[in-house]
Amino acid sequence: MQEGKILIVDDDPDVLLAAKLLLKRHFSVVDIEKNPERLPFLVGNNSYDVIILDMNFTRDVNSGKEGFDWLDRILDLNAQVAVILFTAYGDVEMAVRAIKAGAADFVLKPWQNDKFLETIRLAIEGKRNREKSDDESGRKSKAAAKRPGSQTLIGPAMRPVLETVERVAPTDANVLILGENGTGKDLVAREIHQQSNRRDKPFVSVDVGALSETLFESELFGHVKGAFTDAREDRAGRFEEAHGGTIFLDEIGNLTASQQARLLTVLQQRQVTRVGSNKPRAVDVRLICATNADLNERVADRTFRQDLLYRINTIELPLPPLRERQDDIVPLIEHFLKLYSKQYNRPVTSINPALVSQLRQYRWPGNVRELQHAVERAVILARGNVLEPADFALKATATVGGPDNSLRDNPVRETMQLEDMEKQLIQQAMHKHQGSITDVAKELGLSRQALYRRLEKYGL
Ligand SMILES: Nc1ncnc2c1ncn2[C@@H]1O[C@H](COP(=O)(O)OP(=O)(O)OP(=O)(O)O)[C@@H](O)[C@H]1O
Repeated sequence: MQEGKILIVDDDPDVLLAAKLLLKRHFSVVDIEKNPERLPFLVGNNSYDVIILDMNFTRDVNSGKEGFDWLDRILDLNAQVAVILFTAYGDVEMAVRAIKAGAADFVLKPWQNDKFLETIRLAIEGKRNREKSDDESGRKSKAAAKRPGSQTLIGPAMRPVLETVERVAPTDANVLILGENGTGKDLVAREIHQQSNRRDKPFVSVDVGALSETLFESELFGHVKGAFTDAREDRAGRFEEAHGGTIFLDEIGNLTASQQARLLTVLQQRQVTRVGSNKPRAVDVRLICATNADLNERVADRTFRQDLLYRINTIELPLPPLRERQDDIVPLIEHFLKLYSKQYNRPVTSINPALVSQLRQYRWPGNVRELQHAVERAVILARGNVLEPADFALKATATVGGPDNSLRDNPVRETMQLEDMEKQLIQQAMHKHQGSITDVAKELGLSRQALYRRLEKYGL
C-alpha cells in the first residue's frame, strides 16, 4: 500500500466503482465524485496528491471544454496537485493539449490496470519532486533569466551563424536576419542583443507585419493624449521603449508603402515624433530586422523601397531552412527531448534509431518550431523510455521506404497530409480559444503574423 490521496471525478458510476476497487488496493485514500461542481469544495478542503478527471462530462460530450475548465479551476486552487485525465480513444490530441495546459498525464479508457497504476505512481512521484524543488527551482530560473545568452542556439550549422553574431554583436551595425518561419530568427536577434554592449538595456521585439495601418504609427512611435479617440494619456512607442537598447522588427517584408516611408524617416533622422505631437524626440536604438521574404525580389517588383533595404541590411544573416541542415536535427531532438521530459516529468531518455532516420528525411516545412512541437507532443504521448514512430504525427515519413530520394519523389503528397494536420490543429485551437488570435498563436507556438498567414492559406 502506497501513501497517496486520490480523487476520481467521472459522471459514470460504473467507472467510479471500477477505478475505486482497483486503486484502493494500492493507495491509502481513494475518494470518488460524480458531480464536478463539487470539485472546488473537495480540492479546497483536502490535500489530494492526484485528481483523476474525466474530460467529457454529459453536458458537453465532445469538445472536452468542460474538462479544460475544470482543469484550470483545479490548478488555480492547488497548483501542485497532479491531474490525470481520463480520455477516450481518439481524443489523444485533446490530452496533449491538456498536458500542455498543466495536466500531469492521461489514461485511455478502458484502461489497463498496470499502466493505470504506473501512471498514478509517476504522478505522485512528480508531485513530491515538484514540492521539494519548488523553492530551489524558483531561485534557479530567476538566475537563468538574468544570465546573458542563456537560450542556446543548437546545431552544427549554427556555428558559423554564432561566429558572425560574435563579430557583429559588439558593433552597432544594423542586421537583417533572413529565413523561413521557425528557423530561429527571433532567437538569433536576442543572441545579438545579449552579446552586445547594450545587453543591460531593453530588447524590444515588434511583429510589424501584424500591425494594422492605424496601429502602426502609435505602436512604434507613441501618441499624446487626445491624438485619437482611445488615446486617454500620453504613451511612449516601442522605439522610445527601446532607447539605449535594441529594437527587433520582425516580418519587415510585410510593410505597406506608407509604413516603409515612415520607418525610413525615423531611421534617417534617428528621432521619433509621437502621433498628435510636433516635438521630435531623439532615440538611440540598435536595429535588427527579420523577414522570410526575398527583399531583393520585392525591390525588383517595386513593393519594397531600395533605400529602406540599404538602411536595414548593413549585415545580412541568412538562416537556412532545417531541411538543408540535416545534421542539426539529432542535436535539436536531443535538446528538446531533455527539455520536455523534464518539463512533463516523463522518463523518456532516447529515440528509436529507425525513427531518427525518418525524421532526418522529413522536410520540416515549419522548421525548428515544427520539430520542437513534434518532440514536445511525442514526449507527452510516449509510454516508455524510448520515443517511437507512433509518438510522432508524421504519417508521411512513417511510410517512407528508402533513403532521401523517396521523399523527393513525392513531396506534394507529404506536404498535403501535413497541411491537413496543420489545418485541423489550427481549427481545434481556434475553437478552444473562441477565435482569440493571441491565445491560439501562443498555444501553437506561432507568431501572430505566421498564424494570420496560415488562416488565410486555409481559408479559415
Ligand atoms: N538552433 C536552435 N536551437 C534551439 N532552439 C531553436 C533553434 N532555432 C529555433 N529554435 C526554437 O524554435 C522556435 C522558433 O524559433 P524563432 O521564433 O526564433 O523562429 P523565427 O524564425 O523567428 O520564426 P517566425 O518567422 O515564425 O517568427 C523557438 O522556440 C526557438 O527557441
